[in-house]
Amino acid sequence: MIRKALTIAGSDSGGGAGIEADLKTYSAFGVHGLVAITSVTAQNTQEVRAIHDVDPEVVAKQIEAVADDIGVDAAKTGMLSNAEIIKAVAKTVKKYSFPLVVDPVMIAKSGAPLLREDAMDALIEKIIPLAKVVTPNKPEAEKLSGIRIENLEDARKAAKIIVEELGAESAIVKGGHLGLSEAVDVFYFNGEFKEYRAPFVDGCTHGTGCSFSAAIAANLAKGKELEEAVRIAKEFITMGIYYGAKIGYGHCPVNQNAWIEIPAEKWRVYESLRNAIKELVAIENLPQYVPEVGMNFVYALPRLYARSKDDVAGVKGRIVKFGSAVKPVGGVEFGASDHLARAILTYMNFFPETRSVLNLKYSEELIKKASNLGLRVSFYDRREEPEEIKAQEGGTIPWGIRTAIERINGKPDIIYHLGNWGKEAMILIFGETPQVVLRKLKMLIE
Ligand SMILES: Cc1ncc(COP(=O)(O)OP(=O)(O)O)c(N)n1
Ligand SMILES: Cc1nc(C(=O)O)sc1CCOP(=O)(O)O
Repeated sequence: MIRKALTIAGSDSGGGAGIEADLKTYSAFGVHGLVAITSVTAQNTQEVRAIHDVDPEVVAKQIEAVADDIGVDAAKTGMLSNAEIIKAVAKTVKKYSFPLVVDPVMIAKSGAPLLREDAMDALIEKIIPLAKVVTPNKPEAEKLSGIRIENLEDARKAAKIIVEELGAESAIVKGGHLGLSEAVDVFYFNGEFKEYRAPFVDGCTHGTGCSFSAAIAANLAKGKELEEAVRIAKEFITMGIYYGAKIGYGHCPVNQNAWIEIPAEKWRVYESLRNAIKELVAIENLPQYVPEVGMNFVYALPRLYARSKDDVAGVKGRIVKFGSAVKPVGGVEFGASDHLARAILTYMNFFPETRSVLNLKYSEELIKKASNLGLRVSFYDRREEPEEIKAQEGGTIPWGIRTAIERINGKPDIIYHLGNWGKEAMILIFGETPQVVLRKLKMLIE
């Protein structure tokens, strides 16, 4: 049965925060999202240009309409904007028994106020006591608790005040603004403190508060215990910040899709490469083209998710000559390639759609044939590698690929190098997918 989660929040026309972030988060967790829009903002990654509040009665009607028919397993509040909307929301949600996550939205990351000054008392009196959990960041927790927060001890005090004095069931004070090397969130629940830690990632932060609270609501809707819902939400938001796409000129938005897209893409890449390798090893005359160091065949995740060699699938132990045949030594794994992973990651900086590459033993004859077939060929010469690149661990291949691409000022199908002392000469064949690489290989050697 599909679970339903409601968001009572404002709309962000930039799609980074508010209702839009909440719905994307609900989708990422496989929960059906319901909405009660409180306010329409004309907003982008840099500024809020206009705010138009919805009639409080219409906000209440939206909540009732979905709760009475579809049902709500959990809900969250975001931007509530003014005291009348706050009162209408409080009065309406009290009629139902769903758990409520309260993100006490006050100011947008761009600095614009999203809660009127005179609505703070209403938020504290009417909404906070209804919360299963309140999720303030540092400035919001300071406003709610009335204390300054400089460190984790202050965050603990603020969380305790929000629960014991303001009446929420629990509170999680987020540590993203505390300037620590880790993002530490302090959670106070059932008279006990707990900390949720994640490495502080430099990434896209617009909509973090919205997406984090929506992730908690989605997981509560799915029947998770509160502490588990918070743990999952922390993992989700860390991933969303790290894999955010740099859109707009201001604070770029969290990528909620990373949560589902990365596992799905990993599976597609794995399957596609495994099938291509079966086809590769069945090519009859392949053994003569396998280099002494062995061959590898790799496929990277889409550009947004391809950051390191762990995001590139390849053959563990490479593909080697075995009697008169060719065999993969191990299975397809992410992180299994070093040289080709560095080659494809560099190539993708220029041509993000080209995500696969394979290496072959060098022969002058193959290079001539490639050119005759109309494949674009370029090369690099390891003897020309600058000293400062040589000094960098793993710098040669990225330098070589860059040099080869810049040499022809275009997109090479093939890049070769003639080797150097202790380094075998090599041909690399590039393509959008392993199937495209295989097609080029077959043109060349069959
Ligand atoms: C409509 C709307 N709601 C909420 C916000 C706040 O989002 P943001 O500025 O990204 O701050 P955090 O939610 O990340 O703390 C908004 N900008 N617009
Ligand atoms: C050892 C080696 N050197 C290459 C080059 O292009 O110079 S390709 C290659 C084989 C593949 O290595 P991996 O499994 O680390 O990707």
